[in-house]
Amino acid sequence: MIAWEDPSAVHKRLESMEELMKNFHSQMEGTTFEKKGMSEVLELYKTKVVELDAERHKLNRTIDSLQQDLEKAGDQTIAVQMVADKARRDHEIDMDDAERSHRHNLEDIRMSNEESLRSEAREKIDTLIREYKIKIDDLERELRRELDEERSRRLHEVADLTAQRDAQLQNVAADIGKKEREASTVRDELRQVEANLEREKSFRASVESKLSEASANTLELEAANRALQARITYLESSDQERSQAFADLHRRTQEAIDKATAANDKLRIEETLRRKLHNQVQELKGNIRVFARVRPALGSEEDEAATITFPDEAEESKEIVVKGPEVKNALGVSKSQPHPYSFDRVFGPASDNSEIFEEISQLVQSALDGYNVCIFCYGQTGSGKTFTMSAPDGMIPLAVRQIYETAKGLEEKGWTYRMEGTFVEIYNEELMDLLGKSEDIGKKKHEIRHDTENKKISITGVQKVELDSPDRVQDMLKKAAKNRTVAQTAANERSSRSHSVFILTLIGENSITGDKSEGTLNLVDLAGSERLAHSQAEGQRLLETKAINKSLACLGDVIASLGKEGGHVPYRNSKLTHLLQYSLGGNSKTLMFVMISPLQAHLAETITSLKFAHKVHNTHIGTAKRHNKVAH
Ligand SMILES: Nc1ncnc2c1ncn2[C@@H]1O[C@H](COP(=O)(O)OP(=O)(O)OP(=O)(O)O)[C@@H](O)[C@H]1O
Repeated sequence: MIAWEDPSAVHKRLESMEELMKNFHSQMEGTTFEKKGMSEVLELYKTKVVELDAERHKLNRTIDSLQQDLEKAGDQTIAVQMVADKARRDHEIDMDDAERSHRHNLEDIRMSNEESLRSEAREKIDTLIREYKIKIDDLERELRRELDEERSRRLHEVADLTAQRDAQLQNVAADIGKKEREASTVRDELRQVEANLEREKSFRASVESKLSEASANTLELEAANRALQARITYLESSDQERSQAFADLHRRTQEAIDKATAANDKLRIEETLRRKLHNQVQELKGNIRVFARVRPALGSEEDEAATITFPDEAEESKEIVVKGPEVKNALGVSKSQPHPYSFDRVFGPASDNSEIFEEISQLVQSALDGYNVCIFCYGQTGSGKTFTMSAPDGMIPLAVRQIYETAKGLEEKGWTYRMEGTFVEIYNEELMDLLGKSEDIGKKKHEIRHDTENKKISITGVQKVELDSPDRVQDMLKKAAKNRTVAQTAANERSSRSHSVFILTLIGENSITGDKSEGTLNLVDLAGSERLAHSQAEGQRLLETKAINKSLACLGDVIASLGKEGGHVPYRNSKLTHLLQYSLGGNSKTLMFVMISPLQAHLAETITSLKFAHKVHNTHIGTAKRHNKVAH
């Protein structure tokens, strides 16, 4: 069954459909209009295409005609090129023909000229030969004349020179005669000095015998005095009858006392005289002395021995000759130069320490008498410095023993001595106390102080050892050796790379005369004197070697300056010379040992050491002054 819709809804739907139809119509009208416009544009484009087609046909025709023109022009170019090639070939053929005919012409001309030139040259050469022959003859004549002149001039000169040489020879002979006379005068003077020395020695011996006689007298008088005192006591306890005898004895006692006082005075004067004479003898020997000592080859040493001789060994023992290294001369022959040196004394390998001490004991006596004394050991490593200084029979123990014994002997003449020892090491320009605590080695700093008024040095913070018996010396040396070992562990082989200085201060006082004296004995074991070039040192070793060389050079400079009167003495340039300032020079006595190794391998160092020592030996140092506090 059909359901009928609401008529108002149908009406509404119809209205909307009408509306839609209207819209559709208006759209259709717009589209028709657009289509018309588009058709017009299309028509316009079609006409344009027809026009362009006509234009293209026209252009194609133009291109065809141009193509034809181009082909024609190409044909013409080829024709022209062919004509040009032919012309060039023809020209080349013409050029070849011309050149060939020119060459033929030239050949003809040269052939005709050559003959005439040759004959012309031959003539010229002949003329030149004739001219030169004339010139050569002239020159020959001239040269012969000049040669004759020169020969006669030279003959004159030779005659003159011969005359001059004869005159000079005469002068030299006269000089030699003069020098020989001077030498014999010097020899006479030397003999005189030796005679004086002998006289002084015998005088000293007589003074010493008088001294012992006087001390015996004193003892005798003292004994008599004591006997008399006992007698007085006895007499005093007796009755009046003995009073006369008592007065008598009293007088005689007084006389004995007077005699004892006179003997003591005499004793004092003679002791003063002995000291004066002893010093004069030392001065006559020179205030700086140099001894050379050659050590023996050791059992462990297998190296070749150097040739070292002692020409005057049997008499004075002052000379040493070392055979230098072999040097090839211009002819290739090897030769070696002898190097002779002379010193105050030379000790060969057979000498022992006690023999050496005999020579220096006089200087040790001078230190007791109030002088400053310095004894050095110089030489390369292993040459025997420490053996000479510090061995049980070395200079240090023997010196202290002698001082101790002499001081004991002087006690009866009123002298009492105090001995103080200081032992320091100088390593790389730093001071170490060898008698201090081991743990302080290398840590504690020490300074050198100078008392310019009393001419004394002191070192801050060092241990001083009272040497009241000879045995204390061995203890002290042991301690120093131990401390050196401690230091050595820190810097390998250090003992040979440092200087050791043993300073013995001797303070004396005379209870009879009131005299006081203060002398210093410095015993110095110098560091090895190896040369820088030979040591092949590097790093720390190089620094050490430089420091050693510098301080040894400073020592040489100080000694050289002391030899020149009045000049500046550079003590401050090294710790060693600064420390020894008051023991080197005018107011002191110096002895240097130059130690020599006997081995050929050490020859270069040996010669360097001997040269250094020889320079020192040639230095004259001024008169020594005694450090006494009371003038005589
Ligand atoms: N006169 C001598 N007689 C016997 N042996 C010696 C003599 N001189 C040195 N010697 C020995 O030679 C060796 C080297 O000597 P020493 O140590 O004294 O030399 P040095 O010059 O002090 O060396 P360094 O510079 O290294 O300290 C040591 O074994 C020592 O005992």
